[in-house]
Amino acid sequence: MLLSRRFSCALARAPSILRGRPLPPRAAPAVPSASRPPPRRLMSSSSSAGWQHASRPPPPPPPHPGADKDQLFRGLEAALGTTFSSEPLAPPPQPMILVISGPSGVGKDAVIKRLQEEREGMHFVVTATTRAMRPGEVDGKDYYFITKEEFLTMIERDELLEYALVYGEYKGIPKQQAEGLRIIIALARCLKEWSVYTNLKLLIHVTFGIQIRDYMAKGCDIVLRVDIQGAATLREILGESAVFIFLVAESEEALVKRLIHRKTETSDMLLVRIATAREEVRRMQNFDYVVVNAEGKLEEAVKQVESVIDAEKAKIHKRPVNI
Ligand SMILES: Nc1ncnc2c1ncn2[C@@H]1O[C@H](COP(=O)(O)OP(=O)(O)OP(=O)(O)O)[C@@H](O)[C@H]1O
Repeated sequence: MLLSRRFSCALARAPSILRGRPLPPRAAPAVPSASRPPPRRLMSSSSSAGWQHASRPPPPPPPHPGADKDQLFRGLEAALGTTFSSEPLAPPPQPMILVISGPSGVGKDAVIKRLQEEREGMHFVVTATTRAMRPGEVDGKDYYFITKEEFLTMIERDELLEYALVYGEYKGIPKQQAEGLRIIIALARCLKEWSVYTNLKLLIHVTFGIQIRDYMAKGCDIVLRVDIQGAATLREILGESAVFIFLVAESEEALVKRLIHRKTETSDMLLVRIATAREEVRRMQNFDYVVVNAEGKLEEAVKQVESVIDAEKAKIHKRPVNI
């Protein structure tokens, strides 16, 4: 009732609202072209004849497409008294350190392999392991496959950034991924200099840091693949310098099926891994991101990891890298 009253009031006011406004252009009547008179062109003439018919002058050359935009652009520059810079407004993306971790069998290697294929400009730090090589793996690329004796020697020489005994096999990140470290150790041993020995640990950390920084200076992102224990150690070493991703299956059931399907563990080994995985999932809180690697959806998991990388790179307040 109220609405209809308002509507009729608006209608009543309409003529006075429109009064004084220019009329909208009227559509040409639909006259057949044959019966329509030729168009008349009215021209202002300086002659006393006033308005008269005139022969059509040659049309002006069409303006260069975008000429008016160029003109406007230059006009704006002139008005501001400065030229517009073509320098990028956003700071260049900063290389980052990414730690990918998660329970056994969740798909860390599978995700990293796809990342290696997909994304350029990443340096994958190679982990040393005492476990047997799996089909398709390449020594020195996927892992450094070494014996337990060799691994124990590396521990003794403090040549590992972090290491852990995972399900009876050692895994760790060798610091000597570059020759510089070997030279420092050799030098320290030759000199038999106590102060060098005492500072060796620090030196090794520094050298590893130099290697990482070298790669980062070249614009490479660093990717480290570690188990949950390793991730805890790396958090202590790297703090907020690195981004920590926890890879998880969509459910415990899916994880178990995946491990069974891999056929690389005995049933006893499977039991230990599953029990450990239950504990490990509780440590998710120490990570920055969680990525679900669901059954048959490896590509989605890789995309999510890439999204994390892209989001971190788009951060305005970048992580300070202290390594
Ligand atoms: N999204 C997925 N869907 C189905 N199978 C997958 C998926 N991701 C990985 N897998 C498979 O699951 C198994 C375990 O994956 P992978 O070896 O990469 O796990 P991992 O976390 O590296 O294990 P570990 O820590 O024991 O080395 C492999 O056979 C792999 O091909």
